[in-house]
Amino acid sequence: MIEVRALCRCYGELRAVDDVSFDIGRREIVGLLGHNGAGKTTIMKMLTGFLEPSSGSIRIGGQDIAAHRREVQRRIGYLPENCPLYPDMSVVDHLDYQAALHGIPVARRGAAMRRAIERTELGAKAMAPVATLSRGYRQRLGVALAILHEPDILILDEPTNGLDPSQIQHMRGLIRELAEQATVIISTHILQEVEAICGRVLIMRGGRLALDSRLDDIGTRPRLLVTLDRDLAEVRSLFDGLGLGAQTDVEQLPVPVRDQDQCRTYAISAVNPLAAAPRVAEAVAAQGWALYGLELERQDLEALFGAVSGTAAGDVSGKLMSAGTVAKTASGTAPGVSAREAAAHV
Ligand SMILES: Nc1ncnc2c1ncn2[C@@H]1O[C@H](COP(=O)(O)OP(=O)(O)OP(=O)(O)O)[C@@H](O)[C@H]1O
Repeated sequence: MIEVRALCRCYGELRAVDDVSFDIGRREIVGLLGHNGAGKTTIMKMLTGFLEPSSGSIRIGGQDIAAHRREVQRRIGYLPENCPLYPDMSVVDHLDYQAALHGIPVARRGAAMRRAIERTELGAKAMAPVATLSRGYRQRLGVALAILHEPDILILDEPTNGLDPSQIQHMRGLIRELAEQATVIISTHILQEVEAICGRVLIMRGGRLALDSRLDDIGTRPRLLVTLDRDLAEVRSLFDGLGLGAQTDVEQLPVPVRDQDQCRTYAISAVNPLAAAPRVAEAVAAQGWALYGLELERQDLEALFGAVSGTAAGDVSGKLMSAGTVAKTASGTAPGVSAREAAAHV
């Protein structure tokens, strides 16, 4: 449905988007994550045809956006960041104006506007001037404008920004509902939002796509983290004799344990890491070693984001996630590379 290849956008010397490639299928809900300035909005503007790439290509439904901008734009609904609105217009006038811009025939406009108002629960404010709307209602109007022409691709830049908790719930429900008929790309800083709505996450870092992973793949294969003041060879020889399963592997994490320089954390991949925990504890005690830590690896989007986006440089567990796929680049793909390895490279 959406094919992005080697996409770049420069502002002077700055490569705001640098060699980004990904595919998005029909009806996917994809979260675009990254720190401020990571390049999310720039990607969204290029996907919607509002900004020209410096190089690379975007195909939507098989059509190259550079050659078929108008046709492609008709298929896209876009909620821009800080959704710009005309303050003097009423909600219905704004919708009517947008319907005209989309070329919706006059005979169909009333029904299209009613449907958009209904879906965004804007009825109570339909006649109100935009200038009098609260932040939440302005955001709803932004979404109503984006869905008015029933696009099959929705691109929403921070759709819940500034909403209160009940408005956030409503917006998330609406996005899920919209995704039944449309492919949805959401840019957000809220990790829970991605976990609540999206099936897949793209994490940007410094203009590059650092990770492309299905949410289902995050949280698989947790490892047991053991913190000891022993070296890798000693730890390996102890655990090799424990019979934790043929797939057992011991890896030393690269980050020293804070304030305990003599300690190292080892990640043990076992078939059943939870069941292995008491046996590991017993074996360590039987050796007379001190056990400084024993826990399952943290396995959530927050940890993955920290590792990939570089927010948690000292976070041991965050550096060692075990799911996901390194993003494609123009120079090729890295199939099957784990997020753990991705984290080591970004
Ligand atoms: N018109 C512009 N001229 C110059 N630099 C720009 C322009 N627009 C964006 N940038 C720069 O490009 C980089 C990417 O910006 P972008 O807005 O895409 O990031 P973002 O991930 O959406 O950030 P945020 O989360 O803060 O919205 C930033 O360094 C930004 O300062």
